[in-house]
Amino acid sequence: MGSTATRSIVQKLGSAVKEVARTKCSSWWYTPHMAAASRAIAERIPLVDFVLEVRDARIPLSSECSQLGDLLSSSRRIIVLNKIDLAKQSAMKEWTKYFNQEKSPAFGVNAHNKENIREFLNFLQARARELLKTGHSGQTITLMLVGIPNVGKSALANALHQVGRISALEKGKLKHATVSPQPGETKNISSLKIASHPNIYVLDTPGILPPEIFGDELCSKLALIGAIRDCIVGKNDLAHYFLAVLNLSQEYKKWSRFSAMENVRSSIYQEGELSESSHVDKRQYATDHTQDFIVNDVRRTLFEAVSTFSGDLENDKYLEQLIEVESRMLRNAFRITQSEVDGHTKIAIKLLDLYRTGRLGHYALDDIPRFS
Ligand SMILES: Nc1nc2c(ncn2[C@@H]2O[C@H](COP(=O)(O)OP(=O)(O)OP(=O)(O)O)[C@@H](O)[C@H]2O)c(=O)[nH]1
Repeated sequence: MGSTATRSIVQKLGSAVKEVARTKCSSWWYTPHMAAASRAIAERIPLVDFVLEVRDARIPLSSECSQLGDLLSSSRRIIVLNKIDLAKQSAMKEWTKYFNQEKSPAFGVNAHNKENIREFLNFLQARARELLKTGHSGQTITLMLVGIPNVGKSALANALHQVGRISALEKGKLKHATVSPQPGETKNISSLKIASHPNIYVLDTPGILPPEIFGDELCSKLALIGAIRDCIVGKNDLAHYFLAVLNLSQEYKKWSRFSAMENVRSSIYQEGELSESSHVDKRQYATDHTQDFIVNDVRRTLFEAVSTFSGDLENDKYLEQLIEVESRMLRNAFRITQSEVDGHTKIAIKLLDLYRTGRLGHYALDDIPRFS
């Protein structure tokens, strides 16, 4: 991601962002509460043993908790790339390698996967034991989860607490952190025990962002992963941004099996024989139990729109044309009639929901910096 064509879509989004900002509020997300939370977190960082900086695995660089700056650049920081189930799997190894080379240990995790959380807990316990061996003064290790909103800090705190090796009594006594798809739901710093021998506690903290976010593309990515509210960018512009990402990727090619057009083509050219690629498709979707006809219609529509489009997608004009075509075609796929009020916004909401739940593929939204 990052071609000139996408950047041009983003520049348009940029004017929308500035318009909203001018007419409503300069930085919607930076409430007095967030300012206070940022100060409280900064004050506690020197007091904890490890800082777990949670980032979204779909945007490992853009979801950096930038305003904690130097406070995080120490050996006590571990980068947690959460939501790996929604990220492009093939890129995850490269990202961990990249952060390790940058001397920032990184761990990819899915907060909803118990096995993953167990591995993560083992990793944390090993780090805690190492620290105790090297002359830590007490017998209790404290970890603090920090990060921008909606990256899954509370979900991780709860999951670590649930799989943690602590007594049933301790589990019963402790409260759970609030998990929500809306950013900014965690209001206070709370503590959960996640292990005994040694005792390890994890502090869940409210998501924080800097008062100003520079760069329209960054705003779009943060909105796409739900760290800032959609209305800051605008739902329609955000959906267009997502379509630009999709059109410039190869993900849509996986949906050829939903297309009757493609089925006819294969039966003509392959005279009824299953090709190598059909075998691959079948294997790939064997675990996809989506029974949702609408989702499959959306995939088919997008596959047909992109694969029949003849313009050069590196050219802004053609990319925009394709997005226009897709937006019109998606109305049918989402069963939204012409007479429905605010049809475009309804399409945008549904499309963004499918992307965010991983049903429209996995995309690398950040590029891995190349080593020289
Ligand atoms: N698919 C997926 N969803 C996740 C994962 N972790 C968290 N979520 C979802 O992401 C949303 C945000 O999770 P939270 O734990 O509330 O995020 P947070 O960072 O505490 O959010 P703030 O309170 O805004 O700081 C919720 O809908 C979670 O269910 C994950 O690993 N995979």
